Amino acid sequence: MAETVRVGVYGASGYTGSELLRILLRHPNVSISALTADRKAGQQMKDVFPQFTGVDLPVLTTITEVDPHKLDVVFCALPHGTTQHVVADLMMQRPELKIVDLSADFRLENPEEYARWYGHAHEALDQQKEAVYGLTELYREKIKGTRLLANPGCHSGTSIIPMVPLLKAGIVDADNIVIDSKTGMSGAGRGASEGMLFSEVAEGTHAYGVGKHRHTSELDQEFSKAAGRPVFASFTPHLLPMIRGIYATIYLRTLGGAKPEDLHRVLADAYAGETFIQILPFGQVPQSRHVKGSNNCQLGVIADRMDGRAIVISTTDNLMKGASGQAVQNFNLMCGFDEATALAGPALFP
Ligand SMILES: NC(=O)C1=CN([C@@H]2O[C@H](COP(=O)(O)OP(=O)(O)OC[C@H]3O[C@@H](n4cnc5c(N)ncnc54)[C@H](OP(=O)(O)O)[C@@H]3O)[C@@H](O)[C@H]2O)C=CC1
Ligand SMILES: CC(=O)N[C@@H](CCC(=O)OP(=O)(O)O)C(=O)O
Repeated sequence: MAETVRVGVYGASGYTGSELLRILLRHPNVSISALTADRKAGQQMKDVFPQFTGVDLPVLTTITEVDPHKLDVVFCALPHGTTQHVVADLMMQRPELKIVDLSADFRLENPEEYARWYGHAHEALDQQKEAVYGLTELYREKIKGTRLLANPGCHSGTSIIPMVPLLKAGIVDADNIVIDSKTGMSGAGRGASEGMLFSEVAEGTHAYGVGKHRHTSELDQEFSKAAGRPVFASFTPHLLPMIRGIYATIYLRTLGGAKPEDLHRVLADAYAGETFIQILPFGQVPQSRHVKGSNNCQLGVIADRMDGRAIVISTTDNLMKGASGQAVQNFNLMCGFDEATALAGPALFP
């Protein structure tokens, strides 16, 4: 691909869209050529997000005002449901375009599963068939060749990273996986809602989507592929009064006399040489604040009190490895750039 890639960010007035922009402004091969919004169309980015004051950017427009022939790549940071129509139109209008989609619309390979979890039939089935699930460390080669990339969900990606190597190694009991996943509030996006008011979220915590959160479907898909048979983990997300971060505590039973140290070894081997997956020394407990603002996923393996049990903890920043950072990592591969371009570096801490 050309040295400079013309990029459109659809949904730039949202949280993942603005995070994409923050990253892409550091990218030496990107020219920001279009930014879209819905209610905020017509406004300047600096008026929607003052952190972009002093940065020369295109005005926010509606999607229909953008000429896709003037773009090489589109990042779609739009709501589920809306996205599949936008993507289908784009791919018909301009087949050469590469699309990185941050929504859930193209993540599930089986359209029946999509209909079951999302409550309506998929309406872009042809495009769905060619989408590649974008967990970079697992699907690097497929990602390089795709023109439609389905970026994983933030809860799902954070648990898939540790669980896939463990399931492939056959070292944990696939029928006894319990995932307690916590998230910060930015995961819900910028649209105002009663449940996201400070007075409804501060000084407390609660589970949500209990027994039915739609990220369970992504876990089913990827865990089953790794294990080579159907796997149905227990997964419960919780909302914490923090802005960024996913923190998944995963309770496991080991198989064949494996010790927690063996799980640590499997993960260290699987992710040796990876820039963004960091395995902490055995027994060390990760903290979400140590990945905040970075594209890193930190993993910890801790012994439980009883033989045959282990606890794995995985943490990411939902807007980075959980969304926009992961999206740019995939974009880099799709365009032939170094995978870590504009992404490498430690967290913002303290
Ligand atoms: N937040 C997160 O941590 C993560 C989010 N995602 C996914 O990424 C996508 C974007 O999420 P997020 O940035 O949080 O969402 P936001 O609600 O913050 O932003 C949504 C964006 O889409 C635009 N938009 C809304 N409705 C329409 C429409 N009908 N037509 C065109 N544009 C529209 C909004 O424009 P306007 O503001 O002008 O109304 C805004 O730019 C979602 O699919 C989400 O599920 C994935 C992983 C993590
Ligand atoms: C706090 C909060 O509401 N978080 C969102 C997760 C957002 C995300 O990762 O992804 P997708 O919406 O793209 O699947 C949720 O649980 O639905």
